[in-house]
Amino acid sequence: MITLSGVGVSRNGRPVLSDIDLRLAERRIGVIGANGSGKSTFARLLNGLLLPTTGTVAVDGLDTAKDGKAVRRKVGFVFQNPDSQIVYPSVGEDLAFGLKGRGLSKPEIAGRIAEVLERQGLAGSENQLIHELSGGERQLVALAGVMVMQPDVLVLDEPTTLLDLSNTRRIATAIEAFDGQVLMVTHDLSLLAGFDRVLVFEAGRLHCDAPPAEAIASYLDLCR
Ligand SMILES: Nc1ncnc2c1ncn2[C@@H]1O[C@H](COP(=O)(O)OP(=O)(O)OP(=O)(O)O)[C@@H](O)[C@H]1O
Repeated sequence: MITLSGVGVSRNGRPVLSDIDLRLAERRIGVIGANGSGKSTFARLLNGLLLPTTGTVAVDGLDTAKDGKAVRRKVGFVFQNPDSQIVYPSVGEDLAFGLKGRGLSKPEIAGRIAEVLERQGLAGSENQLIHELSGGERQLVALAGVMVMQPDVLVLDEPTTLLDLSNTRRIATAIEAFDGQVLMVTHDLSLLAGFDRVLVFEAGRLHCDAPPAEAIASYLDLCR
């Protein structure tokens, strides 16, 4: 359960998110809204990448401002641009990076990596060099790098923006297969089919909080 209480965020003295009070417990939650409406700011609050200017954000009772490390163990974050989070030259090295700090043995690390890669249609690609992968494959590796850490919650900020239809489908399938909670910022409304709840942001405020069909209708109304 993620709880936001009286949350506001100011940047350079200007409010970019205001008056957010939410309890987020559903398995699949979408976040939509116009450019600059505050979606990425909201997403970054959820794992403590960004701290609120006012109010509190808590994940299973852990305050992101006080227990940032514990929160980031629970909440994995996937950036829009995979190059923001891939650090090592090969797929296997990159996926092993976070696991090495968890005290796992080498065989355990190799096992977990193989399992995640297989699930994402990248079986056996441990030695593949990242710079030889397509943008879509890099995005899948970035997602695998977060999933291999087995977070309880996956926050994704426009994970398919750079991708063609086929890679978008691969990402959507990988996300569907994830057991935990998913919060996804997206401009691709088709990805929200089957979601439990969708939040619509408008000018830094929560404009609508409803099931997908109602939320999308309210967003389309805003765009008229
Ligand atoms: N680092 C920053 N410093 C100052 N202002 C920022 C910063 N990051 C975001 N903002 C401002 O906060 C507002 C909300 O930005 P945010 O990135 O959350 O919007 P968004 O809904 O994710 O937009 P998009 O759909 O274009 O990604 C914008 O007006 C933006 O200019």
